[in-house]
Amino acid sequence: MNTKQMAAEQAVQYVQDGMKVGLGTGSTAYWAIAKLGERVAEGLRITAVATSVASEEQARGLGIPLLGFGEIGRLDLTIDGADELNDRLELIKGGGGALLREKIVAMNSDRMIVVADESKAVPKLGRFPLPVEIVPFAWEWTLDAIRALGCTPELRKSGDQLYRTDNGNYIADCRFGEIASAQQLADALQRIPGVVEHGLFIGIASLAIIGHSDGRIEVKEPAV
Ligand SMILES: O=C(CO)[C@H](O)[C@H](O)COP(=O)(O)O
Repeated sequence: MNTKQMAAEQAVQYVQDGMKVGLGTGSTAYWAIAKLGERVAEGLRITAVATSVASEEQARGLGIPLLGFGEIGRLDLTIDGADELNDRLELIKGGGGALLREKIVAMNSDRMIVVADESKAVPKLGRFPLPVEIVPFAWEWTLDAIRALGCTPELRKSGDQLYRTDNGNYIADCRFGEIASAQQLADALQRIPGVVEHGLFIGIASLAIIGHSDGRIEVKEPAV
């Protein structure tokens, strides 16, 4: 079993009968959805919403009951991956392009568990370029405004084309280097018209489950 799978399967143990569950996106969340599918096949009764078309298709294929947002109400738990996490459980997300849906789902959940392999745990955020979802209209100006915050933004590509999120937007991958204050940067990004959402998740994850290559599974609460 790989380290992502170890972490993801451990997180699924927190899912109890009757829960409403948010399904994350990416190669770690994939394993959580796979394990949930197994448990549903064994009789676990849950309902779920997905954070991406890919996760929705995986869940549907496994027989995990999916509901609309108007039907399900507030979620009990979301399990999702991250590109980076620090000791305070501040995250960078969006490597898979699903950050907007992931943030909406996580913030409508009582609890978010982040699952990751050990490579994602860092002392300071910022080695991974911060994904920022922007509207295509006047993207050049939006990129200028992001650049003025002190990074080199690059529009994500998919082959020869500009990458489009499930919401039809662009992603700017922004190299800030070490991020001194995630909150200050989040506030500044949010003030730019044209920015739909950014990949900084602050005060959202309440538990991290990290798989280590020596076989250990680390369970971490946010440091204060
Ligand atoms: O934020 C995400 C997708 O938007 C993913 O959770 C993040 O990119 C981690 O992916 P992986 O588990 O494949 O390493």
